[in-house]
Amino acid sequence: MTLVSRRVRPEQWKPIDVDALEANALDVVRSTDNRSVIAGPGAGKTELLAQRASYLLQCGISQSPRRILAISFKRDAATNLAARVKKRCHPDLAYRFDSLTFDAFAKSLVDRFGQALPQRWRPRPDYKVVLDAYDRTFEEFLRFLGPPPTQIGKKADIMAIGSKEFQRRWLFGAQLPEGVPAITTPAEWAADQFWQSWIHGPGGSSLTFPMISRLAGLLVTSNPMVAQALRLTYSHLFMDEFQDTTQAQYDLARAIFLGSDTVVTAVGDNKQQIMRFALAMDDPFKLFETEFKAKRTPLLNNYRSSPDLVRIQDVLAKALDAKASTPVSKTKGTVAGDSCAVWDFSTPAIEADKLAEFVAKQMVEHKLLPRDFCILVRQKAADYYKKLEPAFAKQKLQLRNEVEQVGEVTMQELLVEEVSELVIVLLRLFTSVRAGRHWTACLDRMCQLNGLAFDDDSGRAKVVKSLNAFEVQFRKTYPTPVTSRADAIKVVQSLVDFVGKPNILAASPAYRQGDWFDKVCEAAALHLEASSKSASGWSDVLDEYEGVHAVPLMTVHKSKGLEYHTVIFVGLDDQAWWSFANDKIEATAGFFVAFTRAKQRVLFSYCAQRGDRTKIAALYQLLTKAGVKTVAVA
Ligand SMILES: Nc1ncnc2c1ncn2[C@@H]1O[C@H](COP(=O)(O)OP(=O)(O)OP(=O)(O)O)[C@@H](O)[C@H]1O
Repeated sequence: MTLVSRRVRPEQWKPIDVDALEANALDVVRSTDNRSVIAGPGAGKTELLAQRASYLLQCGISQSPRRILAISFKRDAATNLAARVKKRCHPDLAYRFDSLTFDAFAKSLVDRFGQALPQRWRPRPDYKVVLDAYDRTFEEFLRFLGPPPTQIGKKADIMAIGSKEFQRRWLFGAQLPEGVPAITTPAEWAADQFWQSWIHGPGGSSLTFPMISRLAGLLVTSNPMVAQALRLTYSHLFMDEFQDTTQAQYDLARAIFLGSDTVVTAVGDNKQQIMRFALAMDDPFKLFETEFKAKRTPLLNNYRSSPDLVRIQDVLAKALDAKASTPVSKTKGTVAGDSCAVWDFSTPAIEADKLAEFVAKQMVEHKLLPRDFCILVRQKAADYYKKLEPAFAKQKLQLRNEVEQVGEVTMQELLVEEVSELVIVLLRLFTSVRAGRHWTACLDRMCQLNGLAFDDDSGRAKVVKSLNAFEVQFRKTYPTPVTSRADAIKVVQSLVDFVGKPNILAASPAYRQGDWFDKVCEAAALHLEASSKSASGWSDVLDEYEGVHAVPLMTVHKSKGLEYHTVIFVGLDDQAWWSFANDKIEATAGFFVAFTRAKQRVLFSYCAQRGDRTKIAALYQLLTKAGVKTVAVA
């Protein structure tokens, strides 16, 4: 594809890389007002944002120096969206597309302007980000908190506050005031104690991402210049997976953009709301449509799944929303036999063997690759991995737990981190015999990191020279893969030094504060060491690092936004879905997300030894209603 930097006239603009967009999608792409797009799985919501970015940039509707801000919920979704825009737009245009997660956006504001917060809300610049603050953390805080002043209440009042309610309503439910908050109830008092002890703790400031969102909101409302600067910077705002927006995130977006000329497009699917446990709002679309006067535009197609899968999805969708429209599949079914079934097994060992055998056979029959499959589980991925991995190995297939921790980062997170991507792209260049395509990728990346304009020929020539010189050196020092952790650390360090840490920090705001950069470098080195263990050459190491030849195993939550030819959900039982009764809607939405990742086939596997299926009978009833059969396999 040739990338054109010249301006395209709006009436001449055509969707790129897809044959066509449905009429409503095209309408949103060209829209000049705020829009909400609520559409089912595979409707092309993310694709629509990528097309809209191309349209706005190529037609000069988002005019330089203004930019487009795209906010996603997952790091890989943000990276994926940016990659689609980069692939389709000339670099002169694509650099004006900022795609990041909500957390990263809020954090970048706190990092840049946090010292302008009022003293009682001002974290220390070296604040620590706490990623593992769960319900228990808040429960314990309340338990160990002393009694409130007598005029406010008693310790028993504090103990009566539930952890979820404490977070959702009292800690993060409303914007922070500039001064001292009005404290008349025990819950308000406890919330203030929490904020103050975490911001001004004896060991420094500790912040969770919900806290960072609220602090970002406060700094925007207390410093109108910050909001003004952001409004001027961004001509357009996109919000993907909008159904999972928390109140704090919504309030931040509203504080910055409501009433401005920034045009906002929010896309999502209420039926895929699986982040209620992480404080997602009840119905963010409704509020957005009212406050931003956004027009709702539905999408009617499904570009991902076969007609048969879309028919079953429709039954599940209607259980979540009786008014959900029935989408039209735009994909052909390619598998013979049932595209969905529940497979019953007598033991987990037999189950593992049969599933691995099935994957191996399907790969041959349909000419599929390991990454066309995905093994999904509800939780405890490591336990399932342990049981399934030997069976896959027997079939000469590699299974990989994508949610495994590598140091302090999960594998899935690591692979989309800037440092890790740089390590891979550079190592591919420095260790391949024919490195043509890696060469262009490296050169573009290096020029971008050095802040060079696309037409800066002398700057590019210098980068070429330094790449060549470093490559010679690298090949001499590391003709074969690393054999120790010390070497893996040295390799990562030398690549970071070559690119220049300041360049990396400048391109990735998340690395500028705290120790995230060090943690990612450490994880990259650990993963490089592990990937080198059984590899015979650098190419194998890098394939192993990226999991090119591995069947991924992950949890439903981590599968959001992804798609596979075949999805095998292991463990459709009460034990895996132990919390089903607590929140049936969220659990059914999780089930829906898992189901809708598949393009052609979904298998559910059940083994009575692992648990009953009475508490989740409702899920089985839905499958039965959709005509899905249960088969006793072995
Ligand atoms: N107009 C189109 N023509 C052909 N393919 C398309 C079109 N729009 C999207 N697709 C493809 O359909 C698949 C689903 O698209 P996308 O991921 O954008 O859907 P989504 O609505 O964001 O899905 P989900 O909510 O399930 O994550 C992708 O493979 C995408 O490339």
